[in-house]
Amino acid sequence: MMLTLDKLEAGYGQARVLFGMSLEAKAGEIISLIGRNGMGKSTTVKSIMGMLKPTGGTIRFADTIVNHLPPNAIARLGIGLVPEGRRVFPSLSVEENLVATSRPGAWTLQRVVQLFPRLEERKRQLARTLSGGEQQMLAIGRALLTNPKLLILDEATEGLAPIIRTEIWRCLHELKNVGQTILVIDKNLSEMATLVDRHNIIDKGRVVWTGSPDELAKNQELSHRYLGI
Ligand SMILES: Nc1ncnc2c1ncn2[C@@H]1O[C@H](COP(=O)(O)OP(=O)(O)OP(=O)(O)O)[C@@H](O)[C@H]1O
Repeated sequence: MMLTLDKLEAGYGQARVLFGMSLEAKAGEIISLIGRNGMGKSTTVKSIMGMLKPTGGTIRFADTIVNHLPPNAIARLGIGLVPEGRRVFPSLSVEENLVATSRPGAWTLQRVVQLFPRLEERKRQLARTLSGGEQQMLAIGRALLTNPKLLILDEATEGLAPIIRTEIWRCLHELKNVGQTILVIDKNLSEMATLVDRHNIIDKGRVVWTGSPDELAKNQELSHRYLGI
Protein backbone atom coordinates (compact mmCIF):
# COMPACT_ATOMS: atom_id res chain seq x y z
CA MET A 1 0.00 0.00 0.00
CA MET A 2 1.32 3.45 -0.80
CA LEU A 3 -0.79 5.42 1.67
CA THR A 4 -2.66 4.06 4.68
CA LEU A 5 -4.59 6.15 7.15
CA ASP A 6 -5.63 4.04 10.11
CA LYS A 7 -8.19 5.34 12.60
CA LEU A 8 -6.86 8.86 12.37
CA GLU A 9 -7.98 11.41 14.96
CA ALA A 10 -7.25 15.13 14.48
CA GLY A 11 -8.69 18.54 15.14
CA TYR A 12 -8.07 22.12 16.15
CA GLY A 13 -7.62 22.68 19.88
CA GLN A 14 -10.71 21.32 21.60
CA ALA A 15 -12.58 20.89 18.32
CA ARG A 16 -12.14 17.33 17.07
CA VAL A 17 -12.69 16.98 13.29
CA LEU A 18 -11.42 13.50 12.35
CA PHE A 19 -12.92 10.56 14.22
CA GLY A 20 -11.27 7.32 13.16
CA MET A 21 -10.55 8.27 9.56
CA SER A 22 -9.27 5.24 7.60
CA LEU A 23 -8.25 5.28 3.95
CA GLU A 24 -5.96 3.38 1.58
CA ALA A 25 -4.33 4.10 -1.77
CA LYS A 26 -2.34 1.51 -3.74
CA ALA A 27 0.46 2.52 -6.09
CA GLY A 28 -0.96 3.62 -9.43
CA GLU A 29 -4.45 4.12 -8.05
CA ILE A 30 -6.50 7.29 -8.25
CA ILE A 31 -8.75 7.70 -5.26
CA SER A 32 -11.10 10.50 -4.26
CA LEU A 33 -12.23 11.96 -1.00
CA ILE A 34 -15.72 13.38 -1.37
CA GLY A 35 -18.29 14.65 1.07
CA ARG A 36 -20.15 17.73 2.19
CA ASN A 37 -18.45 20.94 3.30
CA GLY A 38 -16.79 20.83 6.68
CA MET A 39 -16.64 17.02 6.97
CA GLY A 40 -12.85 16.98 7.26
CA LYS A 41 -11.37 16.64 3.76
CA SER A 42 -8.85 19.46 4.06
CA THR A 43 -8.14 18.45 7.65
CA THR A 44 -7.23 14.98 6.35
CA VAL A 45 -4.88 16.54 3.79
CA LYS A 46 -3.26 18.79 6.39
CA SER A 47 -2.69 15.75 8.60
CA ILE A 48 -1.09 13.73 5.77
CA MET A 49 1.23 16.64 4.95
CA GLY A 50 2.33 17.11 8.56
CA MET A 51 0.77 20.56 8.85
CA LEU A 52 -1.55 19.33 11.58
CA LYS A 53 -0.42 16.76 14.15
CA PRO A 54 -2.88 13.88 14.58
CA THR A 55 -3.95 13.12 18.14
CA GLY A 56 -4.49 9.44 17.38
CA GLY A 57 -4.18 6.72 14.75
CA THR A 58 -1.46 6.36 12.14
CA ILE A 59 -0.50 7.72 8.75
CA ARG A 60 1.74 5.33 6.87
CA PHE A 61 3.42 6.29 3.59
CA ALA A 62 4.99 3.26 1.91
CA ASP A 63 6.82 1.72 4.87
CA THR A 64 7.17 4.83 7.01
CA ILE A 65 4.88 6.09 9.75
CA VAL A 66 4.87 9.83 9.10
CA ASN A 67 2.64 11.09 11.96
CA HIS A 68 5.40 12.94 13.71
CA LEU A 69 7.48 14.12 10.76
CA PRO A 70 7.61 17.81 9.80
CA PRO A 71 6.05 18.89 6.46
CA ASN A 72 9.36 19.21 4.59
CA ALA A 73 10.37 15.66 5.54
CA ILE A 74 7.01 14.32 4.37
CA ALA A 75 7.34 16.19 1.07
CA ARG A 76 10.83 14.71 0.64
CA LEU A 77 9.49 11.19 1.12
CA GLY A 78 7.42 11.78 -2.02
CA ILE A 79 4.08 13.45 -1.34
CA GLY A 80 3.26 16.48 -3.49
CA LEU A 81 0.35 18.77 -2.64
CA VAL A 82 -1.66 21.14 -4.80
CA PRO A 83 -3.25 23.10 -1.95
CA GLU A 84 -6.67 24.67 -1.84
CA GLY A 85 -6.51 28.25 -3.11
CA ARG A 86 -3.50 27.82 -5.45
CA ARG A 87 -0.66 29.13 -3.33
CA VAL A 88 2.21 29.97 -5.68
CA PHE A 89 5.14 32.27 -4.91
CA PRO A 90 3.75 35.60 -6.22
CA SER A 91 6.99 37.48 -6.72
CA LEU A 92 8.85 34.66 -8.47
CA SER A 93 8.55 34.05 -12.19
CA VAL A 94 6.68 31.04 -13.53
CA GLU A 95 9.94 29.24 -14.22
CA GLU A 96 11.38 30.09 -10.78
CA ASN A 97 8.20 28.78 -9.15
CA LEU A 98 8.53 25.52 -11.05
CA VAL A 99 12.15 24.88 -10.18
CA ALA A 100 12.07 26.24 -6.59
CA THR A 101 11.01 22.90 -5.09
CA SER A 102 11.87 20.55 -7.95
CA ARG A 103 13.61 17.23 -7.47
CA PRO A 104 15.11 14.95 -10.11
CA GLY A 105 12.85 12.34 -11.68
CA ALA A 106 10.64 11.57 -14.65
CA TRP A 107 8.97 15.00 -14.48
CA THR A 108 11.22 17.64 -16.00
CA LEU A 109 10.57 21.30 -16.73
CA GLN A 110 10.21 20.35 -20.36
CA ARG A 111 7.55 17.71 -19.70
CA VAL A 112 5.59 20.02 -17.43
CA VAL A 113 5.43 22.82 -19.98
CA GLN A 114 4.41 20.25 -22.60
CA LEU A 115 1.51 19.33 -20.33
CA PHE A 116 0.62 23.01 -19.83
CA PRO A 117 1.78 24.98 -22.90
CA ARG A 118 0.43 28.19 -21.32
CA LEU A 119 3.20 27.99 -18.74
CA GLU A 120 5.82 27.88 -21.48
CA GLU A 121 4.43 31.07 -23.02
CA ARG A 122 4.53 32.80 -19.62
CA LYS A 123 7.82 31.41 -18.32
CA ARG A 124 9.36 34.77 -17.45
CA GLN A 125 6.19 36.40 -16.14
CA LEU A 126 5.77 36.92 -12.39
CA ALA A 127 3.34 34.42 -10.91
CA ARG A 128 1.17 37.16 -9.42
CA THR A 129 0.34 38.41 -12.91
CA LEU A 130 -1.14 35.07 -13.99
CA SER A 131 -4.88 34.44 -14.08
CA GLY A 132 -6.34 32.21 -11.37
CA GLY A 133 -6.49 29.26 -13.75
CA GLU A 134 -2.91 29.73 -14.87
CA GLN A 135 -1.80 29.92 -11.23
CA GLN A 136 -3.59 26.64 -10.65
CA MET A 137 -1.73 25.03 -13.56
CA LEU A 138 1.47 26.41 -12.09
CA ALA A 139 0.63 24.89 -8.70
CA ILE A 140 0.05 21.50 -10.36
CA GLY A 141 3.22 21.82 -12.45
CA ARG A 142 5.24 22.73 -9.38
CA ALA A 143 3.90 19.74 -7.46
CA LEU A 144 4.72 17.41 -10.38
CA LEU A 145 8.27 18.74 -10.57
CA THR A 146 8.87 17.52 -7.03
CA ASN A 147 8.38 14.10 -8.70
CA PRO A 148 5.98 12.90 -6.01
CA LYS A 149 5.06 9.25 -5.59
CA LEU A 150 1.69 10.49 -4.40
CA LEU A 151 0.05 13.66 -5.72
CA ILE A 152 -2.73 15.24 -3.65
CA LEU A 153 -5.09 17.77 -5.19
CA ASP A 154 -7.35 19.71 -2.83
CA GLU A 155 -10.17 21.37 -4.84
CA ALA A 156 -7.87 21.97 -7.79
CA THR A 157 -10.69 22.97 -10.15
CA GLU A 158 -12.69 25.08 -7.68
CA GLY A 159 -13.69 28.49 -8.99
CA LEU A 160 -12.00 28.15 -12.38
CA ALA A 161 -13.38 29.03 -15.80
CA PRO A 162 -14.84 26.00 -17.64
CA ILE A 163 -12.12 25.99 -20.31
CA ILE A 164 -9.38 25.88 -17.64
CA ARG A 165 -11.20 23.16 -15.71
CA THR A 166 -11.32 21.09 -18.88
CA GLU A 167 -7.60 21.54 -19.30
CA ILE A 168 -6.94 20.43 -15.73
CA TRP A 169 -9.13 17.32 -16.08
CA ARG A 170 -7.30 16.50 -19.31
CA CYS A 171 -4.01 16.80 -17.42
CA LEU A 172 -5.26 14.46 -14.68
CA HIS A 173 -6.24 11.86 -17.29
CA GLU A 174 -2.76 12.08 -18.77
CA LEU A 175 -1.32 11.52 -15.30
CA LYS A 176 -3.58 8.49 -14.88
CA ASN A 177 -2.24 7.05 -18.14
CA VAL A 178 1.33 7.24 -16.86
CA GLY A 179 0.39 5.52 -13.59
CA GLN A 180 0.64 8.47 -11.20
CA THR A 181 -0.92 7.74 -7.80
CA ILE A 182 -3.36 10.53 -6.94
CA LEU A 183 -5.67 11.52 -4.11
CA VAL A 184 -8.19 13.97 -5.53
CA ILE A 185 -10.64 16.10 -3.60
CA ASP A 186 -13.25 17.65 -5.85
CA LYS A 187 -16.97 18.23 -6.16
CA ASN A 188 -17.28 17.35 -9.83
CA LEU A 189 -18.54 13.76 -9.80
CA SER A 190 -19.14 13.55 -13.54
CA GLU A 191 -15.54 14.45 -14.37
CA MET A 192 -14.26 12.09 -11.70
CA ALA A 193 -16.39 9.19 -12.96
CA THR A 194 -13.90 8.40 -15.73
CA LEU A 195 -10.83 9.27 -13.69
CA VAL A 196 -10.94 7.71 -10.24
CA ASP A 197 -10.63 4.02 -9.43
CA ARG A 198 -12.30 4.38 -6.06
CA HIS A 199 -14.31 7.04 -4.28
CA ASN A 200 -14.18 7.50 -0.52
CA ILE A 201 -17.11 9.27 1.09
CA ILE A 202 -16.26 11.17 4.25
CA ASP A 203 -18.93 12.05 6.78
CA LYS A 204 -18.27 13.67 10.14
CA GLY A 205 -14.57 12.90 10.10
CA ARG A 206 -14.50 9.31 8.89
CA VAL A 207 -14.89 7.32 5.68
CA VAL A 208 -18.38 5.83 5.61
CA TRP A 209 -18.32 4.28 2.13
CA THR A 210 -15.76 3.29 -0.47
CA GLY A 211 -16.46 2.00 -3.97
CA SER A 212 -16.18 2.57 -7.71
CA PRO A 213 -17.79 5.49 -9.57
CA ASP A 214 -20.23 2.96 -11.12
CA GLU A 215 -21.29 1.69 -7.73
CA LEU A 216 -21.77 5.24 -6.51
CA ALA A 217 -23.81 6.18 -9.59
CA LYS A 218 -26.15 3.22 -8.94
CA ASN A 219 -26.69 4.17 -5.31
CA GLN A 220 -28.82 7.31 -5.22
CA GLU A 221 -29.62 6.92 -1.56
CA LEU A 222 -25.90 7.17 -0.78
CA SER A 223 -25.42 10.33 -2.87
CA HIS A 224 -28.49 11.85 -1.30
CA ARG A 225 -27.51 11.02 2.23
CA TYR A 226 -23.83 11.93 2.19
CA LEU A 227 -23.34 14.27 -0.74
CA GLY A 228 -26.65 16.10 -0.70
CA ILE A 229 -27.41 15.43 -4.37
N1 LIG B 1 -7.74 26.27 11.37
C1 LIG B 1 -8.89 25.85 11.87
N2 LIG B 1 -9.26 26.12 13.15
C2 LIG B 1 -10.41 25.69 13.68
N3 LIG B 1 -11.31 24.93 13.01
C3 LIG B 1 -11.03 24.62 11.74
C4 LIG B 1 -9.82 25.05 11.10
N4 LIG B 1 -9.82 24.59 9.83
C5 LIG B 1 -10.97 23.89 9.68
N5 LIG B 1 -11.69 23.91 10.82
C6 LIG B 1 -12.99 23.24 11.03
O1 LIG B 1 -12.84 21.86 10.83
C7 LIG B 1 -13.99 21.31 10.17
C8 LIG B 1 -13.54 20.54 8.94
O2 LIG B 1 -12.95 21.43 8.01
P1 LIG B 1 -12.27 20.95 6.67
O3 LIG B 1 -11.65 22.16 6.03
O4 LIG B 1 -11.44 19.78 6.91
O5 LIG B 1 -13.55 20.52 5.82
P2 LIG B 1 -13.67 20.07 4.32
O6 LIG B 1 -14.33 18.74 4.33
O7 LIG B 1 -12.39 20.22 3.64
O8 LIG B 1 -14.73 21.11 3.77
P3 LIG B 1 -14.67 22.19 2.60
O9 LIG B 1 -15.15 21.48 1.41
O10 LIG B 1 -15.63 23.21 3.11
O11 LIG B 1 -13.25 22.68 2.51
C9 LIG B 1 -14.90 22.47 9.90
O12 LIG B 1 -15.90 22.48 10.89
C10 LIG B 1 -14.02 23.68 10.00
O13 LIG B 1 -14.73 24.80 10.45
